[in-house]
Amino acid sequence: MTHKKVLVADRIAKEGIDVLRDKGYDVDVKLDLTEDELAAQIAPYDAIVVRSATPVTRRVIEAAENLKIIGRAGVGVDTIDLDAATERGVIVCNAPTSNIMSAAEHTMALMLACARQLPQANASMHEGKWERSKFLGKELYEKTLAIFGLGRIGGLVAERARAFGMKIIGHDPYCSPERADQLGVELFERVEDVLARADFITVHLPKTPETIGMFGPEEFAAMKDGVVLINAARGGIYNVKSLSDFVAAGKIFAAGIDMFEEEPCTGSPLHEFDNVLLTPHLGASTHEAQVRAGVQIAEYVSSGLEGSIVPTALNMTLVPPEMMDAVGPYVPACQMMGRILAQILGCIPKTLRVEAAGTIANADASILVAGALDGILAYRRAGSVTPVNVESVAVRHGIKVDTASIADADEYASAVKVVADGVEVGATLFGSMQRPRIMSLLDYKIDIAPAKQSLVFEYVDAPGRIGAIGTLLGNEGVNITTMQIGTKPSEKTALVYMNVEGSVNDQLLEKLSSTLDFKNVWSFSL
Ligand SMILES: NC(=O)c1ccc[n+]([C@@H]2O[C@H](COP(=O)([O-])OP(=O)(O)OC[C@H]3O[C@@H](n4cnc5c(N)ncnc54)[C@H](O)[C@@H]3O)[C@@H](O)[C@H]2O)c1
Ligand SMILES: O=C(O)CC[C@@H](O)C(=O)O
Repeated sequence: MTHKKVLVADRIAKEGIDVLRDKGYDVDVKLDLTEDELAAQIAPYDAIVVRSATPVTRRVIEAAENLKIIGRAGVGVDTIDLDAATERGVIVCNAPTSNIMSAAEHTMALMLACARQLPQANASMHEGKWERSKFLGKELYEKTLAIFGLGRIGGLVAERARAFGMKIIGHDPYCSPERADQLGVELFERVEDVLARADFITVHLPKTPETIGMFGPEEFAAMKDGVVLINAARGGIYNVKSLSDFVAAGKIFAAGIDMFEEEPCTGSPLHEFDNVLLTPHLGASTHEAQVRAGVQIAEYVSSGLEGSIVPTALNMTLVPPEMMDAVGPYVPACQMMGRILAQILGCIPKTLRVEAAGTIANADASILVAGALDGILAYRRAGSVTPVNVESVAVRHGIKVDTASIADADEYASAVKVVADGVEVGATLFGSMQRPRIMSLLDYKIDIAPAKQSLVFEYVDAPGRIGAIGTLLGNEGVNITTMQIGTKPSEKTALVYMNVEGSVNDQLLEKLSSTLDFKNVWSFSL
């Protein structure tokens, strides 16, 4: 049995790697790869796990032949090309709550260290000095703290700052007044209204075109003299050139910066100032956060690889777990039906209809459509389809997709029918292992478990046909292992579905067609 392969491309906690190995994956840890090296090595991997050091670029994603999921052991996914992943049907997920407490605590550490000039005082002591009067600090108590971005980390910072007796104001166009009330934050719509009031400013924003450079010369000019600025979110939210100009001009008491536009960052204008406290992207660097991030991302990556829900997937809609339990097992059946249809049609269909019946009638059909389309395209070697890219793949191939819910699944509890360019195949699931069973083909009612290799004959019904087929196959060394016959009495036609063992080649099919005058003969390998 081949094991799924996971590449861990950044340092994650050993506990996370143990989870992946315990689940039976082949895990390779390869650190500090360049983009060229990663693109050259990614092909065999089913999953990749990264932190912020290793970008997963379009080039890397396009070089990945088996990739199903990209796991980010942390929050920010700005180093992953989400569009490229979505086009390829690759799930991108993160561990969004794993390190938020550490990031919030690091923010508080930076605020306190800036306010009391701890790094400068520490450096002075290490030089053997005793400069008590030089390091006059500020209290946090009764100061106004402005928080830009009142999401997970911004919210935790608000709660902690309240304990220091700070008054908290904020700006976040997406934060509801109820959440702001709950956090004890006075919300302002206009950035300038916040800037004019704040003694301390901290940003907890994602990296977006709006937020990069959000604070430039005008914004720094609008701040109070002696302000303290913190950035433990993403590099470049404070424009670095303006920040250093305003620090040099003495407007800013201190700044605590954990994030940089280019990382690693070993030289920037900010390095010149003693009152700019720099940390090398340490917000998430605690033992607790790293264990949480590693273990959570290992669990999510494994869910994605096993076809289950990935609760933190960023580029696919979430399906509720109970729905996934009901429809998930139908995905292999839909892939199997897709492969059958591709072999009957011999081309990519123009129309595809998926009908979910019985207990799964109201399920999210996108998973089923993705399975059917994946089966059709896999046989034609045209790329893999998942719920992430099902819509774009259908559009790219010009396939008109339609779905239907049918309340009654006939004599089955549930069933799925797939119809491509008018050719129909239906399946249900059987037994405790929920194995697919074909229950109709070309509207003939049958009931057979599909096997690796099958022959299907459609003919005008007449006695002796099955015997003749059996004799011919026997003469060619082909053994029939199971067989089902379906009839359409009104059309006087029949269809026989045989699972076979032995060599079925074009010559044999030619011989079968010419000798026995069938309407249709197909050979499927599944
Ligand atoms: N320093 C670290 O090591 C570290 C660790 C974890 C997270 N982070 C970073 O911290 C940041 C915040 O993370 P989070 O988990 O709190 O994210 P989040 O998504 O929970 O919160 C972000 C908030 O920003 C708000 N927002 C978006 N655009 C805005 C805009 N233009 N103006 C004002 N508000 C805006 C959103 O509404 C949201 O409430 C992210 O950039 C994340 O990558 C850094
Ligand atoms: O240490 C890390 O992995 C980065 C943490 C942080 O930037 C994040 O976005 O989660």
